[in-house]
Amino acid sequence: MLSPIRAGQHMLRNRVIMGSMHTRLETEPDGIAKQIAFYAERARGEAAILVTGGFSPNAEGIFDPEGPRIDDPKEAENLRPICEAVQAEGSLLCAQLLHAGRYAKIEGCVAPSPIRAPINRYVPREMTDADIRRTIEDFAKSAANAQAAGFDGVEIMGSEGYLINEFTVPHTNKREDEWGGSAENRHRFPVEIVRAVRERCGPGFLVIYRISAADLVEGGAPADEIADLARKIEAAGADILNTGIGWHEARVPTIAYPVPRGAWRKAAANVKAAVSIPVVASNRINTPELAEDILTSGEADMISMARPFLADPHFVKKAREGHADEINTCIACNQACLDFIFSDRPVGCLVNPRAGRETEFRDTPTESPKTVAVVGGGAAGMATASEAARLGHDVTLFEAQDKLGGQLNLAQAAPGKDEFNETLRYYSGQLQKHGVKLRLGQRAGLDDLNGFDHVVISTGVTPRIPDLLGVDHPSVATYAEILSGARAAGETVAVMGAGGIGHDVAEFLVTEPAEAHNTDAFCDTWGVDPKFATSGALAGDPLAPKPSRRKVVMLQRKASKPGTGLGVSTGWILRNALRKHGVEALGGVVYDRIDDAGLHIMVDGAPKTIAADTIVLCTGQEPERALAEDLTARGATVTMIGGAKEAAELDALRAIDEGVRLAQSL
Ligand SMILES: Cc1cc2nc3c(=O)[nH]c(=O)nc-3n(C[C@H](O)[C@H](O)[C@H](O)COP(=O)(O)OP(=O)(O)OC[C@H]3O[C@@H](n4cnc5c(N)ncnc54)[C@H](O)[C@@H]3O)c2cc1C
Ligand SMILES: Cc1cc2nc3c(=O)[nH]c(=O)nc-3n(C[C@H](O)[C@H](O)[C@H](O)COP(=O)(O)O)c2cc1C
Ligand code: SF4
Repeated sequence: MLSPIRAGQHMLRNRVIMGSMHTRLETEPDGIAKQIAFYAERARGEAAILVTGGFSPNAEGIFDPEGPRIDDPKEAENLRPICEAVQAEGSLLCAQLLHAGRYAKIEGCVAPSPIRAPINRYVPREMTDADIRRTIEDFAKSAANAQAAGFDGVEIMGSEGYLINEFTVPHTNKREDEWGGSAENRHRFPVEIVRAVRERCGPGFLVIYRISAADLVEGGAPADEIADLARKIEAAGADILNTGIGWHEARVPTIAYPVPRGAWRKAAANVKAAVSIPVVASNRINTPELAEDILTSGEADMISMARPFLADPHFVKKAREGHADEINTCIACNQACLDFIFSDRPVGCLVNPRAGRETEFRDTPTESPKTVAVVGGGAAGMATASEAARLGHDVTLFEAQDKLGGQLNLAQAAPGKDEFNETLRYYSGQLQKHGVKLRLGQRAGLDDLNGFDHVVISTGVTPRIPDLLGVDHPSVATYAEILSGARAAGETVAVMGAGGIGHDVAEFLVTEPAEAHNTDAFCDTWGVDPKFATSGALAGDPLAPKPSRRKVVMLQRKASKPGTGLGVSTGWILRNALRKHGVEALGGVVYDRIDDAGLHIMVDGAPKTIAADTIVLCTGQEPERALAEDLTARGATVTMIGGAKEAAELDALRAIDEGVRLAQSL
């Protein structure tokens, strides 16, 4: 990973690319300053090449009405300070050219054929021959604009179901002219783009092409066509072939935590076998060990990591300096990166609140060191204590349990969410590194907190027990009891509550533990060909039913469809996974009582009994504030964060963000 590699006329300092991510920072006040801070921090972290988020090469190709473009030389010139900041830190910066095609959320979007994307309400207009030739020219002009503004190269986005990818496969290309039909014709558009960019920008300008290594849609390309396209792209003048996985409309998860690490490495290997220019493996590669393993196995020449550079901009530098254990690992939750982008907010990161907000945080040590007590070693407390100690405060962290993590220890039991163990590893290391005095197994009382300049209450939450007749029946367990293994569930389970925790518990109950880590099991579950050879790399229906370990019914009082409040980029995966495993989800439920016969409810005015042998309470959480109230009664000033401050809408994203920001303000 750390060895140099030649790409075109460039000798790269290592084999790591920061993958393209649309940050939305360009829509923020002081957008350029924020982008400079964002990219320069990642260049200091020593990735060889940083790729920007996608810029459209023309007006029809913008992803949404606010989407960035680079077809105007003046707009491109505004980006010069970003190039200079990155280059000053020793990395190369490439602008991604992305034409959104039929995914563009705009009236007047275009595509090879007028077929609406299932994820877009706009029907695309079929491109004329003149449109196609002009668009090729638009790519070349935009690349030239990027070159003139100081970029080291471009990445031409040919995957994920955007315009170029729409041309390459019969799924979306029904044309009968020279741009459709045979593979030769379907490949003409990308090949002409690469040729035009190379001709316009000359040999020294890096040209990366992002090829779709597995479309994951019916009518997608088989491996031999992908290899054929790869060879043509190489011949047309590309220096590097990056890989992209799965169209946005695919019903197979491609990057979220249910996808095993390194799941797509063999798709990259198929491309590598076809060409001699460097090939990049991408998606769900989040540790140096895995990156090394892919490189040494010969499956790829380089590694792209996108979200791992949000989680830790200094990923490569830490690995180079022998501190890989200090890397803050991306846990593939998508909560603050993709989900923020989808809700029109600038990109962020759950495990690293600074990501995309670099200008809001400081690294300078405090000028007035304080003694700080942090009570509770969950996500909020760990984040506060480590950041406060890093800034020079004298910090003591009390945790009642004999281990750190609080609710994260429960979250990590959910399938795929054991990635949270990386967060626990990271924070445990930071607490030690910055000299936090750790009081594990010590429930802090009033007397323990005398003499501190500042007391932070991060005592978190406990499961809420609903006021329901029979709630003390032996069949009833809390989510904490089930996930911690303190109680085992029976064969038939009713899950009360269909929020995030209810869904996690239901999946925990129906899924074989191996599924989250085994690529073959993952491929089997989601209908993917493990050799990535078939058309679209599909071997079956991604939504086909799967055997379940148990019969599970999930219930909620709200009349809405269960699961609608889950994250945009992960909720559909969880809902489909449960459906595949036969989990029944009921909304609009009125709970009546629990007894030996099971859980008695009313649905649509009719009584119903669920004969469950286990009833799991996922009915919310209560803030743990007893200590805070005692301290306040004594006249002490306390600051509450995380679940202790507010149990509603609690997640680790808020807990960590509040913790780090509080520490910065001490
Ligand atoms: C199954 C499950 C899945 C989840 N999935 C996600 C997810 O995907 N994404 C996400 O963002 N969030 C998720 N969460 C929520 C997330 O884990 C919590 O929101 C977050 O960890 C709360 O952190 P906290 O520090 O505020 O509280 P807690 O985690 O509750 O920590 C509080 C700590 O304080 C300690 N404590 C209490 N009183 C004292 C005292 N007097 N002295 C010393 N110690 C004390 C407790 O022992 C505990 O360790 C999930 C939660 C669960 C249960
Ligand atoms: C917030 C966000 C924005 C993204 N924007 C782009 C983009 O503009 N162009 C692109 O090719 N890929 C984009 N991607 C996909 C990434 O390049 C990458 O393929 C994906 O995150 C999986 O790789 P990772 O596991 O290393 O993060 C984006 C990903 C995220 C999380
Ligand atoms: S928000 Fe989650 S998925 Fe996104 S970069 Fe951070 S840890 Fe990774």
